[in-house]
Amino acid sequence: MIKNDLFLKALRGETVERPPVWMMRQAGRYLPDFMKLKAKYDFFTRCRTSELATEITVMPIHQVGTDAAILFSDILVVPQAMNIEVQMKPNFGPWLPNPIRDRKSLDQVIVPDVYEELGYVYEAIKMTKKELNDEVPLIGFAGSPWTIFCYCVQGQGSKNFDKAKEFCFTEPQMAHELLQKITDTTIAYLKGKVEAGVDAVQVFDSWGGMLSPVDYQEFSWPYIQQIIDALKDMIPVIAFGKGCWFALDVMAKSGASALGVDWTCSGRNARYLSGGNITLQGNFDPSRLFSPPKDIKRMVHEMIDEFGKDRYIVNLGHGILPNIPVENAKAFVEAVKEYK
Ligand SMILES: Cc1c2[nH]c(c1CCC(=O)O)Cc1[nH]c(c(CCC(=O)O)c1C)Cc1[nH]c(c(CCC(=O)O)c1C)Cc1[nH]c(c(C)c1CCC(=O)O)C2
Repeated sequence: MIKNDLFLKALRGETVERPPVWMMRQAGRYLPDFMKLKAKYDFFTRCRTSELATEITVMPIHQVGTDAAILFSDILVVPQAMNIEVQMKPNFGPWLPNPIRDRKSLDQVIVPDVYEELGYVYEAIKMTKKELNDEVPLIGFAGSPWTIFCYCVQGQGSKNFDKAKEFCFTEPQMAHELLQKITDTTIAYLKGKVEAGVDAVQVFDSWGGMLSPVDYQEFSWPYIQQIIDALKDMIPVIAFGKGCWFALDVMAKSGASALGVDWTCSGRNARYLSGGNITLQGNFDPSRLFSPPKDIKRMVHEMIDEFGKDRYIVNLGHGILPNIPVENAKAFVEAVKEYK
């Protein structure tokens, strides 16, 4: 049994003495000890070496005190396993030299044997679970099919993912074929993570908000729903959609245990749109961690007051930024622990 089970209680909707707290992208980025490992090993080496992934995963538990760990890895290991080349270029980000934009490249995309291609992730989970020693739960994750599709078609990060959207609107059948391959792989991948020992999974739809509410229901949501359907009886599922407040009503009926929201939607509005019963997670503006610690603490208490302490998981509205002072990240977590 897990000693600190606040996070799991909140996912089950149980009453808690205070809400749990973790931060998206808490493993890595802003921690000085992570920077040392980053200087020594390239990105996919850090992902593929169980010892390194484990060390990075547990860092924020010991150094910042979050109530849950999230495995150090990346959403882009999935397309990599699907026979799509993915590089991580320093100071640039993801780079996919052969983006999927026609029938020929689409036919080369495979639905892999996840145990063969992604076994290193499962090894890292097993090692991390041992290292965590049941202190806090471990979260596994995947990108949403739409968010993975964005990188596969665009070939790199983007402000608007225009090429990904162009492919959807000019070649909808091929787009859906690719989305389905990603979905099938992701379901198998996450089932493997559950078998390896994660305690919850989060689907990151980081670029769902690039779509109009109508297009979201065609190109993103149905695939997330397939993932939830396949996993919800095995493990709690958190669906995070950045900029997807417009879909909270549909998401609340999906069987997900919790919904992640970003800072552009107030806690009050998120409660209203999601019907008031489902656990919500979020939504501190990551840039607000630049504020002095005393302001962070006040704003965190106001945020908890607005969401309510139950059925709530304190988090940021998106990933922590790389240049946040560790002291400020600590203040964020401490504020939650001090909440009365
Ligand atoms: C869109 C997305 C990606 N990756 C991820 C998302 C969804 C969440 C979000 O929207 O932030 C998710 C992710 N990526 C990473 C994690 C591990 C856990 C954690 O950091 O808490 C998680 C959960 C490590 C990483 N993934 C990446 C790094 C930085 C590269 C490095 O360390 O060398 C890390 C620690 C690289 C990456 N990976 C990705 C980008 C755009 C980049 C470059 C920009 C950046 O630095 O974040 C794709």
